Amino acid sequence: VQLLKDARSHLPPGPWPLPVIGNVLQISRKLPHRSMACLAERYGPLMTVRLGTSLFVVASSPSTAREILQTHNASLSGRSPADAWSGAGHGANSVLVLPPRRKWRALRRLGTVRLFSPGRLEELRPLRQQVARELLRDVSEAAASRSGGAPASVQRAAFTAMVRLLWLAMFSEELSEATTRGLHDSVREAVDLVMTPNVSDFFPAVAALDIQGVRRRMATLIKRGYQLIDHQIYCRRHVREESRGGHARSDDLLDVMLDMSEQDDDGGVTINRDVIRAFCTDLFIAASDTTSNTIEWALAELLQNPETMRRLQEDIRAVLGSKPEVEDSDIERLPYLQAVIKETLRLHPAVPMLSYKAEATVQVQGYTIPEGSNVVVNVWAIHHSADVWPEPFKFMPERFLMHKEIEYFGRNFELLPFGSGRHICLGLPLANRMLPVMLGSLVHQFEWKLPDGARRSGVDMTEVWVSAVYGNPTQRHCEEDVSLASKN
Ligand code: HEM
Repeated sequence: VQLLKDARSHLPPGPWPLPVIGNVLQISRKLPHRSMACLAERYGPLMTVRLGTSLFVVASSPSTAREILQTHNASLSGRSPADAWSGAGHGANSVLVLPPRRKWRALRRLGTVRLFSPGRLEELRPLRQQVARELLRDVSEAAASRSGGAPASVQRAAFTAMVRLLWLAMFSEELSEATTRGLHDSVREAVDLVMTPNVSDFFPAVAALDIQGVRRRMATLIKRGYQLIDHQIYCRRHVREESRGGHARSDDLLDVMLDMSEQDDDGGVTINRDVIRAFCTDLFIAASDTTSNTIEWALAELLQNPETMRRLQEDIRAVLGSKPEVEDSDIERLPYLQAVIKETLRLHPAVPMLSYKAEATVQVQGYTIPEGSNVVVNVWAIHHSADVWPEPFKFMPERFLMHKEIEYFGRNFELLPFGSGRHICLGLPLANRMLPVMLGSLVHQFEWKLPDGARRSGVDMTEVWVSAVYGNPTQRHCEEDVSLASKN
């Protein structure tokens, strides 16, 4: 491979085929983003990796990411979803994996206008503050149960807050504790299934056999989610029929989608029950684990960097005074909190690799990306590159005070926790508010410390790819994954 690259300088100008590294199946084991980053150090920021019979073009630098997510985005934003997504036929209606055509556009528009537009987010402000208060109340009750602090699973608490918020925004209903618990376990398992290295993805010819049973297990989980949403659809339809159009509308996402299903006028895309339940399921999957894991990583970093924690708490106290929780209007006045969040997303991107499909053959930096190949942007590699970030493995929020201009809205290709281009995170406007509100409030309200065991032996900060359910013993379970909270 190296010879092929060196030889390029003696040959007429490209395009040349990309260097190909063959049969690297072990890449798909434990931490593929780290394995791919190591390979990129050797083979360059644009390389081809063959896994089974599938070809993956991997970009690992800001400039190659820009080529894929901006310059050639129109041709390189197809989707090639993991086989797991086809469980229960979910992929056919899923905004997370649909190719960027009519149905995908209609669903994105629906989310953008009805949930995440500035106006709608403003309307949802009281709900957001309500769930932030409930988050603090839950941790507070746990903290009060034992003197000297009680264990709190930050991930679970933040997860609960996010699903409560979405449930309220979609169905105008409070979520029961049992349903929250069920959703937590189902979403985590679904994410694991999508991440599980699956023979069906590397050898599509045998996908129908579902050798590892991944699709079958995913189908069970998806159907469980659909049942919950079907119940909401059924009850709301009943109310609407009873009142013959005169019912007091909630004007939540469900009302809007049911209106659309009756009018059938969204660019010829039919919004039916299948679409409604797939869209709601996707939002739960995409929103809850990403946000709660980010909060957990942030706290884990802060607990190991007491000076940063102290500065953050002082900053927040100076702005909030005795006010219990961070509100939207405070965020602008809390640059250090914003820097802590950016640094957390840089070190621990919730989605370490972005994945697309080439819908046409394109030339990138003298290389050819063939139509049909899988295209990956290794966000983790970019975020940990010494060419881009000084001391890339160190938690240093101050770097974002020095470089305030670096944002995560998809324009700075060195920081891509929410992606960029057509598929940029749909929920980014919401996450951008909820992360500072939740993290800032937790840090302001409580004194945090590590449990004794963790303090003595240190915290293993290595991320895991899939959970222990699938045989990886390094998974940190929620129950172990606790920090001690006591009221400030
Ligand atoms: C810390 C929080 C979050 C992070 C780090 C995050 C990150 C991402 C990333 C990296 C993508 C993929 C972009 C791509 O493929 O190019 C994505 C897509 C998506 N996210 Fe988020 N996300 C977060 C929160 C949310 C929330 C709160 C919601 C909704 C309530 C959401 C909904 C979505 C949806 C629907 C997509 C699919 C977009 C598409 O394919 O067109 N995300 N997110």
